[in-house]
Amino acid sequence: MTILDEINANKRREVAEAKEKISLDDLKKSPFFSRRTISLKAALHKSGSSGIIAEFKTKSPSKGVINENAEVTEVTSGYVAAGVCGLSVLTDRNYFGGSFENLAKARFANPATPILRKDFMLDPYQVYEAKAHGADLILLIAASLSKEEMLKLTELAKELGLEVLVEVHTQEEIEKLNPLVDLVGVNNRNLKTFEVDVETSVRLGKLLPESMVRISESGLSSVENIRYLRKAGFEGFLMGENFMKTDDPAKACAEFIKNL
Ligand SMILES: O=P(O)(O)OC[C@@H](O)[C@@H](O)c1c[nH]c2ccccc12
Repeated sequence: MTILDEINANKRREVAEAKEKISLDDLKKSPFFSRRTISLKAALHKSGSSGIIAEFKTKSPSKGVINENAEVTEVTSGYVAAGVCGLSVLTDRNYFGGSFENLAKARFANPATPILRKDFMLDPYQVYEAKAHGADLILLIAASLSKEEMLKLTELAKELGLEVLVEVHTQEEIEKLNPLVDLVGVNNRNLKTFEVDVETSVRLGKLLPESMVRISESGLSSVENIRYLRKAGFEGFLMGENFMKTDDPAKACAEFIKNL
């Protein structure tokens, strides 16, 4: 059993419990549910955009505790002041130390910035949850879903006004994409072995449909990484640990963007 299998099994249990506690109708009553969402795709296409999507992540299975003291409102609003195009907020608690509270806090603090609900999405209920807690887009991990499941979740997300970022790590996973998908993220980290290789983006980037916005995810730590990936056709760069591991993630992000 890989870590991804373990996380997904745990997620299925969590979702079953959540459904017992909060009905779909209750989720739809959230004030966020009628909110107009903000497009990450449009933010990335704006002229002069930094392309940086900064993540709030306090721990991970690959790195353990990354930052115990970071406060979500302070860090995410600092990221936005630094010039990021979008935010990614982990909502998985067990493995990544995330929460819906964090997502909602990031939402309140940053009303004009697209926010990704970063979690392991397996069930349509979670798409409603994302909308109800203030997200603008969701992540679908191709390794965890069949092509049919991915299409169903994508259709639902689009119906709710959410954008969809599909994460791929292998050539076979690219086959699971469908034309409704807005953005494709190539994860440089193998979620099964935790190995990181930026060349994964370059290699798979060449095989992605032209219509989809390309994002390179994970293990990015230098301005050279970003320049190199831009040349390879990437417009978005999802960065977590490089900022979160410092005492002042927002400051680290501001310095990084200044040097781009
Ligand atoms: O902290 P990093 O190496 O900059 O990576 C950020 C992001 O790409 C990573 O957290 C991530 C990519 N795909 C995921 C899926 C689930 C949880 C987390 C992730």
